[in-house]
Amino acid sequence: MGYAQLVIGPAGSGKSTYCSSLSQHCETIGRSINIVNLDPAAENFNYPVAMDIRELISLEDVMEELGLGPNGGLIYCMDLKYHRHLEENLDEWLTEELDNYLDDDYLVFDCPGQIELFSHVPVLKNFVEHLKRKNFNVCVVYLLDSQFITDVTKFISGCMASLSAMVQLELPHVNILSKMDLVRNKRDIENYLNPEPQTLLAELNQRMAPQFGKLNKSLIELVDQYSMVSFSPLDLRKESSIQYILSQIDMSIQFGEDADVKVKDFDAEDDD
Ligand SMILES: Nc1nc2c(ncn2[C@@H]2O[C@H](COP(=O)(O)OP(=O)(O)OP(=O)(O)O)[C@@H](O)[C@H]2O)c(=O)[nH]1
Ligand SMILES: [Mg+2]
Repeated sequence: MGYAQLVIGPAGSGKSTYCSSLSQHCETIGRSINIVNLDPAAENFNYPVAMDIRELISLEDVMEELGLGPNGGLIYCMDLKYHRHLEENLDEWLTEELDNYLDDDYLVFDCPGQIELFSHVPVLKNFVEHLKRKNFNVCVVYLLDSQFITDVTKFISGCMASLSAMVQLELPHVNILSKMDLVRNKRDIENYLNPEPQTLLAELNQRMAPQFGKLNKSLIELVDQYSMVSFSPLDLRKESSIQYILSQIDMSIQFGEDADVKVKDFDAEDDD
């Protein structure tokens, strides 16, 4: 059994930074973790890259050869069905690469930020199916920038994007509010971490014209019914915050429940 986090969220929400902080944290505590770059547009990394989708396809090539813009180009790169003309496709690449990993290995996938990938294009869904076939326990780590929740309308839009990922990917789901170091008024944020539906509705109604009342009520009910829409704050300056988030994620993929946490072999010669 392998373990995997699929790190998704809107563009710029801090996915790659989270991956690099997680990598450092695990290095510090001597835990083995492998970060995979799934972003064909990525340029540089602050973490050691275990697997890199750019070995298969690069956004630059696609944009140049097909005359696509950056977003359309990216969706093209990720969409398996377009890869018939390539010698290898994403599935094959993944199969080959995953063969390098053994039972109990822990992978973290740093995904691109185009929300199409988890709202309606089935790319990530297929990708997850593939990981499951390879016997990986997978969960979604959905990052939302704390700056989103300075405003109830932005918060609802962030929740909707998270919900569409839940509906499409059908995986255990951990919602994270990133960039907590940028939050000035902590009290504002607390209202959004475990939102009280009635409070949200009142705020939303206040912000919007009266004719949206019914829609607002339905939206809030939807968010409330999926009680999964609650966010855990992540402050990358604090080791304890990273540790807490990691423990929540581990729980959702049952990591460490039946196996000892895999510790890096620092000095293999020393064992008796
Ligand atoms: N202050 C602060 N800035 C952050 C934090 N995390 C990320 N950033 C900044 O936010 C910007 C985007 O961060 P990335 O990690 O590249 O975000 P991403 O989600 O990987 O972006 P895409 O891959 O383009 O979708 C960068 O300028 C980061 O330095 C954080 O915890 N605090
Ligand atoms: Mg990134």
